[in-house]
Amino acid sequence: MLLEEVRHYRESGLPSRAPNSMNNYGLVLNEIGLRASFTSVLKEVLLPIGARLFGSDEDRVQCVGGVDVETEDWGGSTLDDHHSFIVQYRPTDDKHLDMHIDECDVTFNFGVTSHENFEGNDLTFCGMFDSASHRKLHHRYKHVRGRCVVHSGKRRHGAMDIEKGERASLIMWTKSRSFRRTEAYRERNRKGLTYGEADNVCLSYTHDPDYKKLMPKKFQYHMKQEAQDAAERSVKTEKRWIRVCTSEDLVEGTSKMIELEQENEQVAVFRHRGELFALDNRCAHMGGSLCEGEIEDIGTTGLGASDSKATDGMVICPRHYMCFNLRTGANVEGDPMSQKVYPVRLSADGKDVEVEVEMEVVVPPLSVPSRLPALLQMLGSWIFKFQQEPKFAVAGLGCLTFFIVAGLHLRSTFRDAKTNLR
Ligand SMILES: O=C(O)CCC(=O)C(=O)O
Ligand code: FES
Ligand SMILES: [Fe+2]
Repeated sequence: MLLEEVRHYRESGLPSRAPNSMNNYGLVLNEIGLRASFTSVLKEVLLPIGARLFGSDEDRVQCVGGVDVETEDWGGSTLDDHHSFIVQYRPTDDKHLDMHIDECDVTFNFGVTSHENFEGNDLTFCGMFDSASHRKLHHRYKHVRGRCVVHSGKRRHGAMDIEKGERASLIMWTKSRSFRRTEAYRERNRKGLTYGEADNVCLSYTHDPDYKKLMPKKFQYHMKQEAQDAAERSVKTEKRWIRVCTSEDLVEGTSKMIELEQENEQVAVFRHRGELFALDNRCAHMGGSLCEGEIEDIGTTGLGASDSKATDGMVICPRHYMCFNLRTGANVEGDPMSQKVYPVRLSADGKDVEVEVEMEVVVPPLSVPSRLPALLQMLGSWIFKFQQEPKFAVAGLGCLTFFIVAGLHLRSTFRDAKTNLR
């Protein structure tokens, strides 16, 4: 019924937003008039479950069905807000979901398609975001219709490629507003990720700065198949200036972003006090998108951090509010997590903003058409030499005749061999 409703809404042509920053082919149920219904579901049905699994020490169970439960308090006793949406996957649309943590405290994930309707697309769970095992495989799960997976939003997870068919899930990201105001919560969120050991399945191409270093090249994910094919053919990189936007579009105090699919990079450009700056768009903390952050003067806030000036600009990550110096990429509060800085300039005609990035260079396969200009040039120089030096020409013609005769001979031998084989 829910999927029917989603289909009707789509067919109506009314506006819809992507349910999260990584899944485009889904629908936010809160925005199609279903918020109140899901608020009742949260209060009446899910809250007691949230309390047992991720609630306060008094509410939390120690064991479910004879199995020890080692969960922590993530505000499950006071869940009072939700973002509810449908995610859908098909081999031709959103194929998978990159590793991530959710923008919530407790996630309820209901399977709504029968497992016979799709292949692949397992949910993969890794460690808790603030633990050393953050990028180690914890559990794999195949969705079952009518079953709900309840997990802390702060556990790294993702969905593998779907091979066949179609899968949909109803996701409820739930939050506790009172829990989020506690100092303990803020402190936990300030801790950055540990980029320690990693299992390949737990690596994220959008959130891990060391993704390209750790993931073998042939397994690196590329957002488009053409980019994947090109990456397999590319053998080297070179620095190139690329256009991000027009200078006119980058007004004072704003930012624009460019995504380099083949390189798996995102670069954000900023204009502050008339000057241009460029940083890695993905926050070193947990991958927040810096081009959506506010830009301010550092003022006296960050003067403790090395090499900061009061007039330098900083961008405030919209996720957990870490601030980065636009000029140096340094964390304004002195934290070692910093952002990569890119060279940035206006194009020669002053119309465009350009950044310098290390691009993968595609080496075309050696084919006769691509070598034709070089062959013609060689032939040209032979003819020239023929006019200049008849002796060379005689030797050259001798060689040419030899190659032609040898070639014809080889061809006929090859044809004879083929005939004998038949
Ligand atoms: O594909 C799924 O079931 C997981 C979706 C998910 O993790 C999310 O939307 O945050
Ligand atoms: S993602 Fe946490 S501060 Fe940026
Ligand atoms: Fe998620």
